Amino acid sequence: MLGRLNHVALAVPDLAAATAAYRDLLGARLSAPQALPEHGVTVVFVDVGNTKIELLEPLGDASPIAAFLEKNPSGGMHHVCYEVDDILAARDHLKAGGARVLGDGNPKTGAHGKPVLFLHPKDFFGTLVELEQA
Ligand SMILES: CC[C@@H](C(=O)O)C(=O)SCCNC(=O)CCNC(=O)[C@H](O)C(C)(C)COP(=O)(O)OP(=O)(O)OC[C@H]1O[C@@H](n2cnc3c(N)ncnc32)[C@H](O)[C@@H]1OP(=O)(O)O
Ligand SMILES: [Co+2]
Repeated sequence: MLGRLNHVALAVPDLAAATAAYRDLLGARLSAPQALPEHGVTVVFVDVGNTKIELLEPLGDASPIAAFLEKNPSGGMHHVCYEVDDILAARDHLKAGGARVLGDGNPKTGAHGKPVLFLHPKDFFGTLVELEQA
């Protein structure tokens, strides 16, 4: 079921500062900022060749990353995203196995225009997991 690592996401308090550090200090190639109100975040992707780093800044009053940044004010690793061939089959398999699928259980369209779902971090050893349709 589990496919490639699509991205590792970092929640950051200041996207402009994080973007500048990745571009100017690390010499990274970055996407343009993309505001995703449905997800409550603004995102920049860093291309590191074998995968991507997703820099996330809260957007709006009900951002799902707001509480995480309150606990980790300097930012930190927020989630890992794995690709799956069939996200609905993966969801049903995970639910049958007792994993908690977040939200209403229906995939949303993610930053790459593909369906995504999130799995509760307490069910995966303290790491929030995102699944993206390959
Ligand atoms: C850009 C679009 C898309 C893409 O295509 O890539 C994205 O990546 S969007 C990214 C942002 N969206 C999401 O994160 C959606 C899913 N997240 C959620 O539903 C919530 O954030 C959450 C995971 C349910 C957490 O909710 P929250 O209200 O912040 O906290 P809780 O009090 O409910 O947390 C319970 C428990 O879990 C710990 N926790 C919270 N977040 C994380 C995390 N990212 N990694 C590890 N652990 C996390 C939290 O600390 C609590 O633990 P205790 O304190 O021990 O109870
Ligand atoms: Co993500």
